[in-house]
Amino acid sequence: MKIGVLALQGAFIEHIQILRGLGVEAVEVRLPGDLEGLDGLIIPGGESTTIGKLADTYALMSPLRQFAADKPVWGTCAGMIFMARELHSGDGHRDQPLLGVMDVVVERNAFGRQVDSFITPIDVAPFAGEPFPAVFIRGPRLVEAHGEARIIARLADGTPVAAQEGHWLVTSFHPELTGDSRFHDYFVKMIGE
Ligand SMILES: NC(=O)CC[C@H](N)C(=O)O
Repeated sequence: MKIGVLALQGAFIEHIQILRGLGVEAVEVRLPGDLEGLDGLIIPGGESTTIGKLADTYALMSPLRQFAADKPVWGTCAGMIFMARELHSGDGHRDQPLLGVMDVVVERNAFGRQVDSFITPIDVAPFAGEPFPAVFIRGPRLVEAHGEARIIARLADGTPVAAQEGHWLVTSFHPELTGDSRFHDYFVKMIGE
């Protein structure tokens, strides 16, 4: 199995390290040709406006959409924004490039600024009862999930923070910044299915 991590900007190295720690081959993706032969793709956290602009510049938008049509893709934080069909933004910026594959509406920067970053244990449906340490850094909130998209994790106050739609996964938070590899394991299993 070979998993790519979109390496235009943001926390891609951390994802690669966790995947390699799990014994999975992991490579950086910067150009359309890098998608060849991959079984899945992670779109990391960072700055979704920058990731979108660079994806446009490197002619990656259409190859990424084609890849996502039949291969598993997981977006963390900025990656979740990039994968969403619709975006709400407190600062009025809505015209950034989005892949727009997953049937969710997200709101950028829904948990405050960088200084408001926090870590909190959350319940994740597929992890049956064992809380996951979720790291939030200017993360987005899931506003709505439509069609086949279902919420798989919520904060204690009920705010939805992770969703799955078939072979697509999105998380508002950063599993690659914890020592807990259960989300990466879960994505590897999604690819195997
Ligand atoms: N940690 C992150 O990925 C932050 C996401 C960033 N606030 C954005 O809007 O893209």
